[in-house]
Amino acid sequence: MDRTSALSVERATVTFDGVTAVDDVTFSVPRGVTQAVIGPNGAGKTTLVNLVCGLEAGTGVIRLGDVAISGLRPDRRAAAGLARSFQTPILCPDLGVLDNIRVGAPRAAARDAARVRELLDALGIEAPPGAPVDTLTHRDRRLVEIARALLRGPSVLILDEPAAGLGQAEADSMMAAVVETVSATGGTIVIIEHNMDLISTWADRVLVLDRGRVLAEGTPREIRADAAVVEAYLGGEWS
Ligand SMILES: Nc1ncnc2c1ncn2[C@@H]1O[C@H](COP(=O)(O)OP(=O)(O)OP(=O)(O)O)[C@@H](O)[C@H]1O
Repeated sequence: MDRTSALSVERATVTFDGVTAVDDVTFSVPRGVTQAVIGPNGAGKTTLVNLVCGLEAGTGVIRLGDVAISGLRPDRRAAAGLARSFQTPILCPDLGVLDNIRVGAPRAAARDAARVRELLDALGIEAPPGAPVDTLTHRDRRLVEIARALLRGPSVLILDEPAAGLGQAEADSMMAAVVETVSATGGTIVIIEHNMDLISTWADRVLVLDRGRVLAEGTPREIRADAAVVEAYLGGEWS
């Protein structure tokens, strides 16, 4: 076991009715890095993340730091330090910004008004704290979901396509705020993302999946130069 890993996945496999969506995937994410997971549609990215979070059944060993979490329920994995955002932000429509950030957090965190304010500021959420979430911009909705995840003080934050629906400048400023906020606590980010510019700018490492398998792993520069990756997926996008 690699003691410097924030997250490690060993021989993960998920099968749906004969379709192997995640096929014997092994990788580890060093502490403090931003790790991207990329791959064509249907490559298995979301299924892999769901397996890590306990939302999908499968085989393999998943560790958060030194702790094996693969046998735990999703809420126990969250308590162990895993947090995530979803492709479409999931917010409580009847609650305002502050209460959406606090909802579901352990009591001590939910009561930590100073930390909540700090997250609002650090992430650059523009809406007033009491604003109903149905009045929020798409960017603020995403950031409220991320703030909720960060209030738990996770060791690993998983972001599922956080830039979807945002322009490049908005996506960049969102990532700058998230990376800075997570770095300040020594946390680690795993980001599923299609936006190559965003990955080149913000990811330290990239894992490439294709048809459920690991096709390549490396820095954005190494991935860009990998012939198998270019052929399978990237085409002209990195050139
Ligand atoms: N609940 C399910 N039941 C059956 N098949 C599924 C289910 N979820 C995913 N799959 C299949 O598993 C494979 C991987 O899907 P997954 O959504 O994980 O890929 P992805 O890389 O996240 O794709 P995208 O970029 O389109 O979000 C696909 O073939 C998909 O059709």
